[in-house]
Amino acid sequence: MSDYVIETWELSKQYNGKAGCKNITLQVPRGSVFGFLGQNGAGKSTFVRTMLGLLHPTNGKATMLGHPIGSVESRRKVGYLPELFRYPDWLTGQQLLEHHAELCGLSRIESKSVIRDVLELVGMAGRERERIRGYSKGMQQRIGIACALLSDPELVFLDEPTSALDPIGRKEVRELIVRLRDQGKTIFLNSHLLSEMESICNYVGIIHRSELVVHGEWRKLSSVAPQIELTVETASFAESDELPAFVTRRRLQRQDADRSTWLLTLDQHNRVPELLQALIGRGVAVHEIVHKQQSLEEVFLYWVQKKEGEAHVADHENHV
Ligand SMILES: Nc1ncnc2c1ncn2[C@@H]1O[C@H](COP(=O)(O)OP(=O)(O)OP(=O)(O)O)[C@@H](O)[C@H]1O
Repeated sequence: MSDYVIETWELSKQYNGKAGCKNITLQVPRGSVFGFLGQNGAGKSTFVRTMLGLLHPTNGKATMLGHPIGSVESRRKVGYLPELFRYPDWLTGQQLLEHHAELCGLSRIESKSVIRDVLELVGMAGRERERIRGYSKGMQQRIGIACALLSDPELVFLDEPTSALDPIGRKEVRELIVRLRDQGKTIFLNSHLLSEMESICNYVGIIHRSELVVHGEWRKLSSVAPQIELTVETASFAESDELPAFVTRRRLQRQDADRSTWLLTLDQHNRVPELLQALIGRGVAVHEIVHKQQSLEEVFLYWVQKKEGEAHVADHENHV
C-alpha cells in the first residue's frame, strides 16, 4: 500500500486555453489532513474536480488510492462534499441519507446500520427525522459530510466546508474533521480560510494563479524564514544600529521608555548564539529572545509573495 493517497505529475486543466490548474505535482500522505490553500479563483476546485474525474485533465497524470484518475476504482473509496451544495430541503436527514445509500449501492439492511453509524459520527443522531429546511447551516454541512461518508471512504474531499458557517458551525465541522482523521481517513480540504485550517491541517499545498507554489508539512514550511522576538533596553539599541547580515528584516513591535521589542527575521534557525554575541559585543542590553511560531497566514503570505516576486523578475527580464 502506497504512503500516498494522491499523487499527481504535472497535472493541468485548461478551460478554452485558460489555466484552471497548471502543472501540479503533488503527494498527499495517507492519514493526513491536507489543506489545499489559495485565494478565490486560484484553481482549488478545478484540481479537485479533475481528481474526481468530473473534469478531464488537459495534461499530466495522477493516481488516487493507487488507481489512475478517471477510473471507477480510483473513486470507489472516496467521499466528496462540494462547495455550496443544496439538498432538497423538504427531505428529512434520514431520507437524504437513504437516497444516497441507494446511490452507493448499499442494500436496505446494510444502509440501516451504515446510516446509524454516520449519523453518530457527525453528531446528528436523533435529528434525522427532522426536515433539512429546519437544520442550521452547521447541521446541513454535517449531514452533507454524512452523505460523503456512506461508502466508508479512505479519502474525503471537502470543498470549503466551513466558509458559510458561523463560529459554532465551524467548530462543529472542525471537531468532526478531527474525528475522521482519528479514524485513519485522509481529509483533503479546499479553503481560503487560513486561520480555520491552521488548527486542523498537518499538511498543506499552496496554490496561486493556478500553480502549486509549495507543499508539505506546514510546520516545516514555516521554518523557511525563522523569526525571533528580541527585547532590549531601549536606550542601548537604536533603529539605525547595524545588525549582522544574516538578519534579513527587522520591525519594531512594541516600545516603551525602558524596553523595545523587535521582530527579527533570520536567514537560518541556528543564528541566535551569533546574534547574541554581536549584540552583547556592542553593549546592547538583551532582556529576552523568543522564537516566534509563524501562523499559517504568515506562511501563506511568505510563499505567495515570493512567487509574485519571482514572476515580477521574470516579467522584467522578458522586457529587457
Ligand atoms: N467551468 C469553467 N469554465 C471556465 N473557467 C473556469 C471554470 N471553472 C473555473 N474556471 C476558472 O478557472 C480558474 C480557477 O477556478 P477555481 O474555481 O478552480 O478556483 P478556486 O480556487 O476553487 O476558487 P474559489 O475559492 O473561488 O472557489 C478561475 O480563473 C476560474 O475563473
